Amino acid sequence: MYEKSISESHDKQESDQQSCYPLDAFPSVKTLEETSDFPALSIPAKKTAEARRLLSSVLFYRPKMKTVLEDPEDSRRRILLLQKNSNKNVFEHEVVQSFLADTNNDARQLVRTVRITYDDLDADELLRKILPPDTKEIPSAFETVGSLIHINLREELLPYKYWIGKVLLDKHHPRIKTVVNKVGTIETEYRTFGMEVIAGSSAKGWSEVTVKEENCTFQLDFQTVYWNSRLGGEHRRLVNVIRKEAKESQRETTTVLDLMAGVGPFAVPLTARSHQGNKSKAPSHVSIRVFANDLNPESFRYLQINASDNKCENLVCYNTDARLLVQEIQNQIEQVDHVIMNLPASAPEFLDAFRGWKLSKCPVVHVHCFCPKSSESDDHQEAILRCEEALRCTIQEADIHIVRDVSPTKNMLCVSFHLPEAVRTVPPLDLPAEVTESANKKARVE
Ligand SMILES: C[S@@+](CC[C@H](N)C(=O)[O-])C[C@H]1O[C@@H](n2cnc3c(N)ncnc32)[C@H](O)[C@@H]1O
Repeated sequence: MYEKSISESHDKQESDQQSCYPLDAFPSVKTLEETSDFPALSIPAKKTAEARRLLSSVLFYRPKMKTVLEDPEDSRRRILLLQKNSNKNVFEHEVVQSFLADTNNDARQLVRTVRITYDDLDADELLRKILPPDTKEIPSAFETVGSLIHINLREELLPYKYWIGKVLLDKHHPRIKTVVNKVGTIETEYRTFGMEVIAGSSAKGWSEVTVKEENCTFQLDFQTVYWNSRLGGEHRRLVNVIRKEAKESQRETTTVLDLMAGVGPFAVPLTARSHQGNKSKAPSHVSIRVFANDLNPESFRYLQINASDNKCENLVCYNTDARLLVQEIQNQIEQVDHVIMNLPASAPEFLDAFRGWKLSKCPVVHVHCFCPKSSESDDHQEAILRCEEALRCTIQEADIHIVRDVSPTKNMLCVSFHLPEAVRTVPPLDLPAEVTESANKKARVE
């Protein structure tokens, strides 16, 4: 019956690429069950613990399923299920042979039929059963954002999107409440993207989630602001680089400018009260203040909420254009020690705002950008050249950190360097009127 429904489905797919198989056509859970014969040993019940220990390398194991069963023929005995290996008879395995010899033939070899139900199968196994047999990549890899699973289905799998959503939701419930699929390829200025709910709750507020990172909690709306759980390692790394430098510098206060701060994954941990007293990370005498900015009004709103929820001290939030803030901040404060620019598609070009830098100290700038893998052999010169072109001067020395492998041809990098002194003499950028006139809201979080 299942075979039939799947082959009918494939015919249907050919006739109408746009159609999706509805949930009520999902194969019945009975058809997805497996019944399989497993090698097993019947042993005296009192030897169970010892047998489990000695045979651990060959025992059948599947989460939620029992490895040791009652023996229906003798209540004083137990049945131990063993791994099924089509190439090798497990009874001939040396640990089984040695166990059999030690028990003076008190253990009996047998075969036990086991039913593996929908509940026992994992998402990958179920997807292999419901998707066409020639599916190249089973979509069991996904990203989670709080209570959401986010996937990016390839075109040929779109007809099965509700089925895939159901499996992922069933297997990750109750932690996961909604499964979304990315729609379209266009990313906005605020780095958000279209998405559709393919399983679970789509009630009002479904995309408002809470995520944890670096002992801080972040509230965000995944539909209106940028968040990428894969950047957790980079957030931690750079926060620690800045904390370490702040500690070693012996400065009373270290000032950080986070120009494209999103909802605060760098700015919040750097200033959260919970981190200020944490001796292993930032001893209390190290004071860090952050000026964090994002152009997206929604990111700005969540940045303030997160600053308040995490009891951030010395965090000032802005909602303006990054270039404008670079120019204006020089009239507001005396020193900047670090600048974070995480907008990988275009952050290097934003360095033009530093031309004519006026403050007494030149900060360390951490610029995130994409770079072709082909540029790895010349030490990522392409990324450095982009920074130099925007600054209109040479960078003496840069540290390159590969953040992640974005695609077969592209890496995401963090290029860190001291803003060159020579940039002071480069004529400053004239910002277009629409940028300077843009709303420049500012809120201080006490
Ligand atoms: C890739 S996200 C990074 C956010 C955050 N730093 C993180 O690691 O999650 C880039 C952010 O830059 C913001 N952005 C885009 N253009 C901007 C501009 N001209 N000025 C300031 N922020 C901008 C977007 O709204 C987005 O939140």
